[in-house]
Amino acid sequence: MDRQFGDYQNEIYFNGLSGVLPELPMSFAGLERRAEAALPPGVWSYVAGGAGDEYTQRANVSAFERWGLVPRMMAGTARRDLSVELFGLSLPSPVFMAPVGVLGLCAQDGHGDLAAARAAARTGVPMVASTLSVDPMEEVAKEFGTTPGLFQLYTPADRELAASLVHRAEAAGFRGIVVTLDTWVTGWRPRDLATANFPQLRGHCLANYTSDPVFRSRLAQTPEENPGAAVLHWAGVFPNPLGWDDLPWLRSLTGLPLILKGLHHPEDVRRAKDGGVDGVYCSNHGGRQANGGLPALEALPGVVEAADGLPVLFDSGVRSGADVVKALALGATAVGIGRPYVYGLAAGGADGIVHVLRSLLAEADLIMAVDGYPALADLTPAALRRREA
Ligand SMILES: Cc1cc2nc3c(=O)[nH]c(=O)nc-3n(C[C@H](O)[C@H](O)[C@H](O)COP(=O)(O)O)c2cc1C
Ligand SMILES: CCCCC(=O)C(=O)O
Repeated sequence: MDRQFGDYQNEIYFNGLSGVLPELPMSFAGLERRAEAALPPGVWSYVAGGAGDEYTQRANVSAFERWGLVPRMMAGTARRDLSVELFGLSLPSPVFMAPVGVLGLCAQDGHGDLAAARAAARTGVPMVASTLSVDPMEEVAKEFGTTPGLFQLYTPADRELAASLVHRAEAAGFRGIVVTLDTWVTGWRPRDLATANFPQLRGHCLANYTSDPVFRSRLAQTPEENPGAAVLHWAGVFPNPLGWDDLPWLRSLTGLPLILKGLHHPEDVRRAKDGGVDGVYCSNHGGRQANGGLPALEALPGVVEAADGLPVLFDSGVRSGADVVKALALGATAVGIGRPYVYGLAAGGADGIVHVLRSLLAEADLIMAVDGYPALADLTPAALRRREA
C-alpha cells in the first residue's frame, strides 16, 4: 500500500473510502453488537466465547494497552509502504485473515468461507482457510482471484486422510500449509457446554472431509446416505495429539511453505526451525483453548528471538490498526485478524469483511503516517515503550 497523506480523510468524508461502508460500525465494540444481533444465539456464543472464564481471551486484548508507539516527528511519512514479502509472496500489507472454522454459519447465505475468499480477492489480504468449512477448499480457492491463500490443516489421526487434504490444497492452488497444533481436542468452553450445540455446528462444517476420497473410502455408506455416521467418523479421527516425532512426516507431505500454529515457547520454536518449517505462528487460539495463560502478545518477543529470522505470524487479540502496528513492532512478520472479520461477515457478508479489513489497514497506515514510521522496517521494538501494569 502506497498512499498519499490525506487520502483517507478525503475519501471517507467526500467520496467514501473504497470498501468502508457508512452503514456498518467503525469500532470493534459496535461490530460486536451488530454481529450478536445478526447471528443465531448458539453461533454467536460459539464465536464470541472462549475457554474458562475467558480471562486469557480478555488479556489478549488488554495486553496491547501496555505498549505504546513513541511518536517521531518530521520523519517524512507523506508516503508509507506496508507491502511485505512472505514465503516468496508479495503482499500489499502484512495482514491476513486467521483460520476460522464455522465461517459458513456466520453468513446469511451459509457460505461464509466463500465470502471471506471474495473479500481476500478484493483487498489483497490473504485468507488462511480452515479445514473446517461449509464449502470444500477447491470452491473456496476459486474465489481468491490473484490474492494468494493458505490452507490450515487440522491433522487427522488417519495419515492417508491428512496427506489427501494437503495434496488437495496443493492442487487447488493454496500457497502454504498452516498446521494448527493447539486444537487437537476442544478446550473447556463453558458457553458451548451450556448450549451443547457445538457438535451440530461442526457437523455443518465438514465439507473438506465429506468431499475427500480417502474419508469417503472409510465409510460403509456415503455421507449423503448417512450423514450421522460421517460426523461420527470425523469425531473419531479429529483428535490427534501430534508429537515432535511427527514433524518429519508433516514436512514430507508438502513442498509448500509449512507453518506451525500455536507456538509460544522459544524451545518449541527452535525445534520447529530445526525440523525444517518455513514459518512459526504465535497464537493462543484467541483464548478459546486454554484459560489462565498469558496473553499471546507477551510471548511474541521470545518467539521472534528464537525464530531468528524465520517469518513469524501472530494473532490473538488484534482489534484495531493500532494493534497491528504494535504486533509488527514487536517483531511479527504478518498479523492475523480473527474475530473482527468474522463479525464483519456476520454484519455484512463479504462487504462487511472488506469494511473491517480496509478500516484496520487505513488506521494502521495513518498511525504510521502520524507517528513517523514510514516503512515496516522502521517498526522495531525500539519504537515502543511499555507501561508497567
Ligand atoms: C469461531 C472461531 C473459529 C476458529 N476456528 C479455527 C480453526 O478452524 N482453525 C484454527 O487454526 N484456528 C481457529 N480459530 C482461531 C483463530 O485462527 C485465531 O487464532 C483467533 O481467532 C485469534 O483470536 P482473536 O479472534 O480473539 O483475535 C478460530 C477462532 C474463532 C473465533
Ligand atoms: C475443534 C475446533 C474447531 C474450530 C476451532 O478451532 C475453534 O472453534 O476454535
